[in-house]
Amino acid sequence: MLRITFDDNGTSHNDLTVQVGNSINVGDSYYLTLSRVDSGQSEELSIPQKLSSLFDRWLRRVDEGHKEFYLLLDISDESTTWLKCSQEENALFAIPGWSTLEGHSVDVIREGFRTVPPPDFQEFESPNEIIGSIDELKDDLLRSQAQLAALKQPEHDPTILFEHFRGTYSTQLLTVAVAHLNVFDHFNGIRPTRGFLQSQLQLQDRPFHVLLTGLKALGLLTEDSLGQLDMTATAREHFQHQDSTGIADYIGLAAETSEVLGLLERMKTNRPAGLATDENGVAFIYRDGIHSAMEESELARYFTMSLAGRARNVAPVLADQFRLDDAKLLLDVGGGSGIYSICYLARNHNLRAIVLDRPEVLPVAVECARHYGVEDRLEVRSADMFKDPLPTADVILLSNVLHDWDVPECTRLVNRCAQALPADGRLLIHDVFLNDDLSGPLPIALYSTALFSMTEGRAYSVQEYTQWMSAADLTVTGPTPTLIHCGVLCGQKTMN
Ligand SMILES: C[S@@+](CC[C@H](N)C(=O)[O-])C[C@H]1O[C@@H](n2cnc3c(N)ncnc32)[C@H](O)[C@@H]1O
Repeated sequence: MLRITFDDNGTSHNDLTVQVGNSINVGDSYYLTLSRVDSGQSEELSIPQKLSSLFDRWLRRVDEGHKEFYLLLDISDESTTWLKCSQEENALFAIPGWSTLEGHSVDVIREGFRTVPPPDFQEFESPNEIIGSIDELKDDLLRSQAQLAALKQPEHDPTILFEHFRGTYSTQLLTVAVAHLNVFDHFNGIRPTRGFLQSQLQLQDRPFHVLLTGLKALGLLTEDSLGQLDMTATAREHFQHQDSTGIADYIGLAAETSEVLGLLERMKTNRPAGLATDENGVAFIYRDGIHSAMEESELARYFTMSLAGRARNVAPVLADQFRLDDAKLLLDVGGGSGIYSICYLARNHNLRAIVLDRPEVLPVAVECARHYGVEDRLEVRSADMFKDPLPTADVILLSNVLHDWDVPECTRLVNRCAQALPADGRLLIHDVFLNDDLSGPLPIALYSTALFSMTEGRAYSVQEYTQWMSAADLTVTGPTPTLIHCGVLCGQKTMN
């Protein structure tokens, strides 16, 4: 086994680990920054990009059928270190050694693979380690490359794509409010309180919350500090006292679409999609008493993979913006594909992680861990996060988990996590946040409608999360923004 990993510890020292079979060497990426550069472009490359280009070249050349070849591992001014790889029978062996070839004269990427020994090559006094075969070497290099890729943030911010996708909920929400619930009829000559409007609409707390937040974010309702609601001038002009000049009829064109009728049904029942007898169960959530799609292996894989693309973009930003350099064990509750843990593991080589999720979800996390070459530090744990004991860890991550649940489950889970933390341990809530006055922002209000439709949750504000965390004796800091409207709140367990 050959594994080369880069630990972005903020210096160029002790940040490259080369593991060959059982022998592990820690070195400096300094050699890559020193590298003589022939192509103008490589000057612009970061260390992970340079390493990745080096692996690309190795991957192309190891297939050329050489009985013996040398991979450049390290350079200093007056010498270079190489890994000699030789095929004997069907096995590939590797042993490091050094050469008098001067480091400053080598272009690491172009000349880091040799088929003839570098000048005066001398093997180190270490055992010949078995790598396995060329195919295993390639697999190892691909995994080392994937681990580097886990550190990479997207070059182009994908937030707008998520906003377009979630934009459909503005049509649904507006049409339900105007064409079905006739929300604005309840403002005839009065400014109702939120309690009064809720009772008039006969909605439970969660759907009413989502509707009200959505209408405020759409610029149609306002709420004063005493909780009295009013229509905005736009809403008053176009939706009150309907006559032929109103636009309610226009909006009514969408009233009978399946999406609008679906949202209306969910608003009235306060139950998510997926629960009808001919449906597959609810996506993303499992608790006693509900039919969950996450208990079926194909559906669990499908839904878990559907979130992996978002995680792939956001997780490197989270790992960068909220570093866990001193942490030893990360517990990723409802971790799904495990990509958040994997990005932390790729960045911090002293860290181990446990991904806790439902049994049918965990094979995806196992595959991802192997793909990114971190399977030796990532454990999976099958559990019900509401009932089973949570392992103790110095950091617990709830990424995009609480927004799937209603308030009682959220407080229960926050309390359970807080109890599982040691003194000084940290609970990270990585999620989207509504404004504290629950008036938007619009993209989050629409996402909240989506969450409401698909799960038992909605979006929450920083104030709501802070209240739950403080009640669980956690001292809250943040949020630190990440990507796609997400941010991370940190709750540190205070010592008693
Ligand atoms: C929205 S996904 C978030 C996945 C991942 N953390 C992310 O940010 O991409 C919620 C995860 O919680 C898991 N989950 C739901 N209910 C659970 C339960 N009772 N116990 C353990 N995991 C659960 C789901 O299987 C799913 O993987």
